[in-house]
Amino acid sequence: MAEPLRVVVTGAAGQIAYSLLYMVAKGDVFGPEQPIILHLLDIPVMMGVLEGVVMELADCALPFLRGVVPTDDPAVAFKDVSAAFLVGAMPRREGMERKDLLGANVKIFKVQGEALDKYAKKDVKVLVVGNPANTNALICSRYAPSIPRENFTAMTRLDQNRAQAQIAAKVGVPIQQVSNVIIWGNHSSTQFPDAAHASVTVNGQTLSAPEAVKDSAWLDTVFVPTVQKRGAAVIAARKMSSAMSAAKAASDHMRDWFLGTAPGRFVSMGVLSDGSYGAPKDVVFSFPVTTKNGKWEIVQGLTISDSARKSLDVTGKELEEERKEAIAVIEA
Ligand SMILES: NC(=O)c1ccc[n+]([C@@H]2O[C@H](COP(=O)([O-])OP(=O)(O)OC[C@H]3O[C@@H](n4cnc5c(N)ncnc54)[C@H](O)[C@@H]3O)[C@@H](O)[C@H]2O)c1
Ligand SMILES: O=C(O)C[C@H](O)C(=O)O
Repeated sequence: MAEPLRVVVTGAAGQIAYSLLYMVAKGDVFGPEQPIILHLLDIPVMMGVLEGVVMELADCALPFLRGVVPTDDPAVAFKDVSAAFLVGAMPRREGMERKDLLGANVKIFKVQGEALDKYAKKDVKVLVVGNPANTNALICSRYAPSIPRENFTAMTRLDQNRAQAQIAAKVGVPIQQVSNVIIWGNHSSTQFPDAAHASVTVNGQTLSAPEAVKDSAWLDTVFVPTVQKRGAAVIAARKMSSAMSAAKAASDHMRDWFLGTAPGRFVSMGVLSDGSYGAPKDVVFSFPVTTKNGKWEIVQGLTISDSARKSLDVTGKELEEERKEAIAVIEA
């Protein structure tokens, strides 16, 4: 029997965590037979709500959930954790861009970087979900110098899942028949959802996504903006930001990082940029990656068209601006 894995979820009393905790506790992320001890962090005023979440986790009667540690103390929450879902942060409301949250949220990720540095395992894998996710992940990594910087990632898997779903619906195939759609750059409306390297299996035959879709105007004028603005569309409809789909994406991201990507498949993750594909260095940029033995690697050698180049530059520039703003907020 494997040793229990300690996993922290921050914002544990919030709406994403409400779906995510069940997925993690029932084995969707680390494997169905991996015992888990969940550390649940939220702020002091939410401790009553968190008590209810703890009761519900017990009432789920999950065989591999071996312990639950609810707390408002980062020292307890981050102690000896091997995986960290950093969800706790303010969500945007209608009419806001995600970067409008920088002022409110970035300081949380400085404090949590420091706590990870002090208390977590040195090989902890960190997924930042709280927005603006890419820049929060960058700041978090900067305040955890004893943990390798490649262990800090930001979530663009929700955008990838949205993109895959749009293409599957357009072609009329089940979702698993669409692979290798890429999200480049920032988890913001400047992101570039790219179907050029994606494949779709139709009636047993694997085609490139543009061949399967057979409508390049749809790809440029419907697919790209729909994915870029999907978060805002959900907020407009629900009056709250996406939660069930965000939790599923967080679970997909961490599972693929821990357990590896399937042969021939890649996924999108916000990772520390090494300048691949002309992206700016030292920002957390979403790239296509493969994962193996708990490590990600950027997929190299993909052709970038002139129009894709322009899109990559726009989203890279936004990340450089966010980095500047985040540093100013922290140093103020
Ligand atoms: N990257 C993505 O794809 C993606 C998708 C959806 C939502 N998000 C973001 O995730 C974040 C959480 O969304 P939600 O809908 O769960 O929000 P929510 O308001 O329902 O829950 C957030 C929780 O975080 C807690 N919190 C606040 N500060 C904290 C701190 N310092 N430490 C621990 N907990 C803290 C709050 O008390 C609350 O319980 C938001 O920033 C949202 O924009 C990102
Ligand atoms: O759009 C938001 O603010 C929430 C989240 O980042 C999303 O993409 O749904």
